[in-house]
Amino acid sequence: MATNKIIVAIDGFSSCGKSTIAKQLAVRLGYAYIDSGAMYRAITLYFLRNGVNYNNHDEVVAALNDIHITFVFNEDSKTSDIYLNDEDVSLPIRDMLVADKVSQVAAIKEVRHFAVAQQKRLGRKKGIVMDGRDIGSVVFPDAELKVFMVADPAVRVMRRFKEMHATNPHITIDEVRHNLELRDYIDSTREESPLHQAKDALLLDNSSMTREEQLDKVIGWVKERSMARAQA
Ligand SMILES: Nc1ncnc2c1ncn2[C@@H]1O[C@H](COP(=O)(O)OP(=O)(O)O)[C@@H](O)[C@H]1O
Ligand SMILES: Nc1ccn([C@@H]2O[C@H](COP(=O)(O)OP(=O)(O)O)[C@@H](O)[C@H]2O)c(=O)n1
Repeated sequence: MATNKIIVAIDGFSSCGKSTIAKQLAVRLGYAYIDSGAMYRAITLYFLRNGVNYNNHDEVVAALNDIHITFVFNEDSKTSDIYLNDEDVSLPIRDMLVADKVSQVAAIKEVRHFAVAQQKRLGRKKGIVMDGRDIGSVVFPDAELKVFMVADPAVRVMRRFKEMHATNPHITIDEVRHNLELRDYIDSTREESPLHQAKDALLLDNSSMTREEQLDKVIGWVKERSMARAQA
């Protein structure tokens, strides 16, 4: 049966609001939402807990063989929890210990191949919103809608600080700023699928937009692309 469902790929720098929009969109459209960054965070958590030396190729490959990641829809939060080998790790993956190492782990070729293969499988039936760094460029190069998000760095730092401070009152603005700067740098300069705006991605700067305004903007784009698909 023909479907008007599309794939929405949202990429951009850390803490712009990618996941926020992606979750809102998925609820509004009745689509699945996949947070690809959560997968890299879960892999990093496994490496940290098990003392995996991620500079050692054989250790990385062996560890990936022992990692099983699943997303389970949570009726209360209306979004998916992420499970690492049957443990819900949605909270521990947000820890600064993970944030400090995730970009180094995500730069490893074998790690990316492992995660991208699963991400591609999840998008087979369309009707999916996925956010990350390489979704429009590598995971779904044929996505009907690609959004590339940016926001003023100082705005991003304060957004992430506010979020992390709610669960960790000891966190400092400097710590958050340093982590964002470092990850943005590693993510956009790595050899394997670096973060960049795909040539057919629409740019969204939400520095001074509310959550409602940014959602309205993207919903407008989704309508255009879904209509174009229905007419094709
Ligand atoms: N338009 C906005 N205005 C203010 N805060 C926002 C806005 N969009 C998202 N946020 C907040 O900014 C933080 C980072 O958003 P998030 O969606 O996690 O970003 P990303 O997925 O790009 O890292 C979250 O705490 C989120 O609630
Ligand atoms: N598609 C993706 C998604 C995330 N990542 C990596 O995973 C890290 C964490 O992603 P995230 O989306 O949870 O990060 P935030 O933007 O939410 O802070 C990023 O800094 C990247 O290093 C990636 O390489 N490719």
